[in-house]
Amino acid sequence: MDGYTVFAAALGGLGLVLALVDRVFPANRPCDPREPPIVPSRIPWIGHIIGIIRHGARYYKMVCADSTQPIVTLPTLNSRTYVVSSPPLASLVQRASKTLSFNSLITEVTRRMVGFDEQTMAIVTHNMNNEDGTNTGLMLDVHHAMYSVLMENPELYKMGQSTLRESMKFANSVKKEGEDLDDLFAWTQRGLSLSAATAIYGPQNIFALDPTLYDDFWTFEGGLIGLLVDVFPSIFVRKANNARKRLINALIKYVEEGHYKDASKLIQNRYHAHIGNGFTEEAWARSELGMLMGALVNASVSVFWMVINVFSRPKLLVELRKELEPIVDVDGTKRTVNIHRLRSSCPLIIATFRESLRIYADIQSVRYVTDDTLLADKYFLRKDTVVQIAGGVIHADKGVWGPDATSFNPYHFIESSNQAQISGKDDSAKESTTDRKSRHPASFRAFGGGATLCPGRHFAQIEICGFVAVLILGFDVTPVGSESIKVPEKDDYKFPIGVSKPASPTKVRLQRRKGLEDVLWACDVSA
Ligand code: HEM
Repeated sequence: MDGYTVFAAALGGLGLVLALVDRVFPANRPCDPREPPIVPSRIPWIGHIIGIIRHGARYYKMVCADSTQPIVTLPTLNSRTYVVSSPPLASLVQRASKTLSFNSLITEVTRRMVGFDEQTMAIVTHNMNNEDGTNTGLMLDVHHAMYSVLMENPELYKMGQSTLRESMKFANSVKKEGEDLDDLFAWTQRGLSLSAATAIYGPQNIFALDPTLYDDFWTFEGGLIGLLVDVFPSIFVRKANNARKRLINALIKYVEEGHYKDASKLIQNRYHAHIGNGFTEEAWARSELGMLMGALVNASVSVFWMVINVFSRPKLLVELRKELEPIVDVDGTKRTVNIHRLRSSCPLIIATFRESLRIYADIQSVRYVTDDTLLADKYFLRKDTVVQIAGGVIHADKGVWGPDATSFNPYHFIESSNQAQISGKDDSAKESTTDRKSRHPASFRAFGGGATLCPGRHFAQIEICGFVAVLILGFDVTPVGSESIKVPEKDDYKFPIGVSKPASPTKVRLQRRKGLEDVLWACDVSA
């Protein structure tokens, strides 16, 4: 699987986008009786497409709510999309990667997103599903190049150290007298995404060379669906289209001037894998726009949800401080959080990280059916259709997570034996939860699963938990203009393309904790 298309991996509703535009699906054929039960739409052919445009990520919950089936069929135009809402079946979809292909969809999405020419597309699609059995080709090479850095190893820790060094500069720059923030989301998003950009792309990354590209990046991301639909983008999604042009030009300049030589091993590996397979430097520069999206967007949105959910729950905050204090080394005014100890001996912060993703990452895993497939010896999936695992539906399933499935409760991710040791559960955690041990491993969908399970998950955990740990230990976040911090609604009325953003801004006061005003915060990721 190709890493440069990573962002699009999280594109929920992708099948519906492609059906909406001009993907050439075969003419309609009669239903096979073994196909999953059909959920009819009020408006034939386009009803489900209208539904997803109108209701966004919520639409999948709406269509699955009335069904007791683990998989259903949504007829769309002249094709259909199958929607899976049960963990055991999700796991079977992941395993059937020979005929349920991620690459077949993603290559088309990437072409639209970054504007690859025909020659580049020929390299991308060559042996993309390992058709000739030789395990060669761009997709596989890039996959290996990325996984070798992003799995648990010294290169990952080096990159983690570098991103936390940057985000610590950001945290340490908070004024001693405190700061009023108009929007906590904008603050955390900037802190995390620019830190990761420097860690991954080096000190001469495009945002460092031209800070105006930061706004371009989010304008482009916000208009992505319109760009993928690709109907007169210069008219209908003008701002996003112009932002994309500026980003691509900057990436081309970044490559031409050789700044990638000062980047992380991840980017060095990607360079060699692409150029080695015949990419021009310009084509590689374009592909990095997809990588930037994958590496920055979901992580820098998720961090906000973790911060706001912790600071709006006083008891949870106290428990987390108690858990984290023993892993801080004090040296004069310098305090250093040990990230390896955080990961190995602080279950509550790791559980809070995962719970933030469970609640806010309504991510769809999307696969193209390259050949007729019988799932679980029962459900027939027709060639040239799309199957999606509805992450948001599974994450909200009471049968999987317990009666408080839709509430934020980190104890969903803590073994019941550990729960006894961690006292002071928040009110939100009082209801019983299902036993974690008996939960199906495919129930947590935020990082996808199977062959394309997100390789950036360890990096994301390090950069997010490290940054949030320092905020918890060293800062107070208090409400401005209200008595308590309100967690905003997630904006899941939008087309689901990753972790949901907040629907409204959150004004807060950010202040160093009493007695810790002069502390210089750091994180240590060395093994
Ligand atoms: C909270 C943050 C993140 C979330 C929620 C997330 C989520 C995902 C999801 C859902 C997929 C697709 C899985 C599938 O469809 O089967 C994916 C793939 C991928 N992610 Fe992440 N991701 C995050 C952070 C990152 C970061 C920080 C990086 C890189 C540094 C990264 C690199 C990748 C890559 C390379 C793939 C493609 C895998 C492949 O092609 O085999 N991700 N991610």
